[in-house]
Amino acid sequence: MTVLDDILAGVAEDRAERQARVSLDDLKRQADKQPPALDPMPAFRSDGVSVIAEVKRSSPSKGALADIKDPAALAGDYAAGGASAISVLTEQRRFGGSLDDLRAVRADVHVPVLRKDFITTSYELWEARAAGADMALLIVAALDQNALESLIDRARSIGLTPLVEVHDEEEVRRAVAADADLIGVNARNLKTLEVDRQTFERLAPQIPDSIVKVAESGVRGPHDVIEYARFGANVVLVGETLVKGDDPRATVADLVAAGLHPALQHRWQPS
Ligand SMILES: O=P(O)(O)OC[C@@H](O)[C@@H](O)c1c[nH]c2ccccc12
Repeated sequence: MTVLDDILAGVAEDRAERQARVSLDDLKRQADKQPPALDPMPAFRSDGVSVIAEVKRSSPSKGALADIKDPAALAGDYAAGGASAISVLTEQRRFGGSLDDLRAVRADVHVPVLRKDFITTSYELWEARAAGADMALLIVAALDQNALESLIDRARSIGLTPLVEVHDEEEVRRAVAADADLIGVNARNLKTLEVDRQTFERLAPQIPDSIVKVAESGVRGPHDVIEYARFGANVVLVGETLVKGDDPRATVADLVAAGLHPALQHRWQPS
């Protein structure tokens, strides 16, 4: 059993509990009351490297990362530093997150918000939209091809932008076949939890030019943003470095500035 299998088993139990409390119809009613979802793609396609800054309390590989008392205030600092979107971990058991964190962040920031979880059902997409999310993560390794394709369609039909996560060649092929237009390459293999920053460099050339590329995990500072950008990243997704630093706003600003570095000026942008 891989770490991913183990996480998915816990996520399914927690979901069953919520499903017993909140019906799909209730979620749909809540989602209907939300303002329309924000579209992150224009910012992701603009010049420079966009930063998705993550609210992350703990992780299976590192344990507790930060005691985040006020996730909305942290997200506000990220946005003030120039983050194009905020990722909120909502998985409870391993990452210490919740939909309450997402709702709190949504209420306070005006940039797109990503629900970062191990989504395998349309119920969870409705939950995301009902909580005010604009984007949802879909992890290829957690889904068979039919489920991946139908969740991408469902996400779009309810206004969510799906970020499709891959970590090897076969998953890139599946994401492209499923018509993803926003692909995240996770440097951390969710089956082993090992980080390999070269994963992005290896996989990026296999992703068609029209697709927006997100480099996920392992960004320690501006240097890594420049490295990822050189290999074609349009967006970086950063968690640990931001929650552990003491000035999240300045740290985000430094990463955003690195993404506008003159050496990256002639980089191709997806159309
Ligand atoms: O903390 P890091 O190394 O900056 O990584 C952030 C993000 O990429 C990571 O949290 C992540 C990427 N994909 C995921 C899927 C599920 C949970 C977490 C993740």
